Amino acid sequence: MNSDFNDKRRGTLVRSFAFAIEGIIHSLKYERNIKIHLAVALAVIILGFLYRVSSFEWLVIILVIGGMLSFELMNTAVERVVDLVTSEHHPLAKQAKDIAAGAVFIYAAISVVAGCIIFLPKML
Ligand SMILES: Nc1ncnc2c1ncn2[C@@H]1O[C@H](COP(=O)(O)OP(=O)(O)OP(=O)(O)O)[C@@H](O)[C@H]1O
Repeated sequence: MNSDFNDKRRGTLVRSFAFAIEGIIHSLKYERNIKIHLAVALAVIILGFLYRVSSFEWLVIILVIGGMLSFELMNTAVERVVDLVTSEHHPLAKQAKDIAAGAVFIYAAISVVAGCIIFLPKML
């Protein structure tokens, strides 16, 4: 009985992961911005190896890349929900999309600053 319950829970957990991966794959297929973020992330990782960044710097790079991709996915989710709710031009729809885009923009700006702090001294 207990193992039945555990199997069920494990099933739903695996399904949740599968749905999450489905969402990531969908965004990768249809969202230009996430492809750009991924390309930049790849370039930063290559630079990290080239400049032999420290463990702490890798930690910052990983957090920044993960955060950036997560923000972009949340932004896409907000866009989808807004488009689902209305196809009409509505000030609240604009606010929701623009605020979500603002969140991405802030994190992107912080990522650039973090990248400069890590890489500029090594490059100059
Ligand atoms: N239903 C709507 N009502 C009012 N404004 C909207 C609506 N849909 C989009 N907008 C606004 O129109 C502009 C362009 O939105 P759009 O949905 O094309 O996304 P975007 O900003 O080009 O982002 P992305 O390139 O990531 O898709 C944004 O300012 C957005 O807030």
